[in-house]
Order: sequence, then structure tokens, then C-alpha cells
Amino acid sequence: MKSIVLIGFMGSGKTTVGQRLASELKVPFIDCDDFFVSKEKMSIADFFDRYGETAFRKKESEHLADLLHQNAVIATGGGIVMNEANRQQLAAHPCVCWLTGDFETIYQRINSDKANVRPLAEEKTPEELYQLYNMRQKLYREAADIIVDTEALSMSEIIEKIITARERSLN
Ligand SMILES: Nc1ncnc2c1ncn2[C@@H]1O[C@H](COP(=O)(O)OP(=O)(O)OP(=O)(O)O)[C@@H](O)[C@H]1O
Ligand SMILES: O=C(O)C1=C[C@@H](O)[C@@H](O)[C@H](O)C1
Ligand SMILES: [Mg+2]
Repeated sequence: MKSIVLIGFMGSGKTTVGQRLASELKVPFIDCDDFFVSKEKMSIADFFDRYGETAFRKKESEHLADLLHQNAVIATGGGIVMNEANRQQLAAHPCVCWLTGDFETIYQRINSDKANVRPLAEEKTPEELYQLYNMRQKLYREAADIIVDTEALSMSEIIEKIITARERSLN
């Protein structure tokens, strides 16, 4: 399994970092959220509205099983660690990288990134979102082979850190 799997809270930079990393490594970039939309022919917000979060997690898990075997950089959805089957898939994968940062930074990014609708963020107060962030920290940490705190790093430094940590883990 050669893929690099990025995990982390909404707005932690999985899509942005993933695109740069894939282009640096000259491998395809796959965003699980985009894959979901193209496969289910529906936006994530509409899917949540129509079928709910549990149904979303089930589909997300099926997609993950298909995608993990690709030689690619894979950006997962922010809630991938919420499902036990997903956690098992990630535990069996050798290169799971958690992108993390302070809640304040992440919250600001989510708020200013109007291009992406994040249904779970939309429906929550800042306090509720902070609770979700806190609750998930442990799950991301447990799933991660590599942890990158992006808080004080430039995009190039983030990419370099991931590549170095991956090379170290492969040797
Ligand atoms: N390291 C960074 N420094 C500055 N801005 C960043 C950084 N990482 C991401 N951003 C910005 O934050 C916003 C959210 O990033 P991105 O969409 O990559 O997050 P994500 O982890 O993929 O979120 P989601 O789980 O909701 O898909 C974007 O506008 C992006 O440009
Ligand atoms: O944090 C979450 O639970 C989510 C994050 C997004 O990437 C999407 O996968 C979806 O909006 C759910
Ligand atoms: Mg994303």
C-alpha cells in the first residue's frame, strides 16, 4: 500500500496540502469528499439532508476501502475517524498523516472558506464545533503514523515534513 492518507479536522488543510504533496510526489491526488460527490451524484450537504450522517459514514467507509489501495495522496473527509470500520482500515495502513492546528486557526479558515459547504460546521455554534474538535483529537492521534502541527509552518515546510517522515518510516 503506497498511498499517503491525510486525516484531520475540517479546515486543517487536507485538500490544500494533499494537492501540493501529490504534485510534488508526482502521484494522483484523490479527495474522498470529491469522490463521494461524483460517485453518489449529490453534494455532501444534500446527502446529509436527505439520508443523514450515519448513511454518509457507511458510504464513506465503502469508498475508503476502494481508495486506500491506490498509489496516491488521499485526503479523507474530516470525520473519517468517527466510524469504527474506518478506524480499522486506517490502523492497517502504514502511512496515515494527521494535519493538526489550533482550533482558533481552523475555525477562522472554515469561516472564510465559503467555497466549500461543511454541513456539520454550518449547523453548530462555535462552542459545539470546539467540542467536536476536542473529542476527535484523540481519534486522529490514535489513527496517525505521522503527526504534523501546521500551526507555525509554511505550506512548503508542511510538505517537506510529510515527505521526510514518510521516507523515515519506509526505511
Ligand atoms: N497551512 C495553511 N495555511 C493557510 N491556509 C490554509 C492552510 N491549510 C489550509 N488553508 C486554507 O484553509 C481552508 C480550508 O482548507 P482545506 O479545504 O484544505 O481543508 P480540509 O482539511 O480539506 O477541510 P475539509 O475536511 O472540510 O475538506 C482553505 O481556504 C485553505 O486555503
Ligand atoms: O468533519 C466531518 O464530519 C466532515 C468533513 C467533511 O470533509 C465532509 O466529509 C463532511 O462534511 C463531514
Ligand atoms: Mg477537504
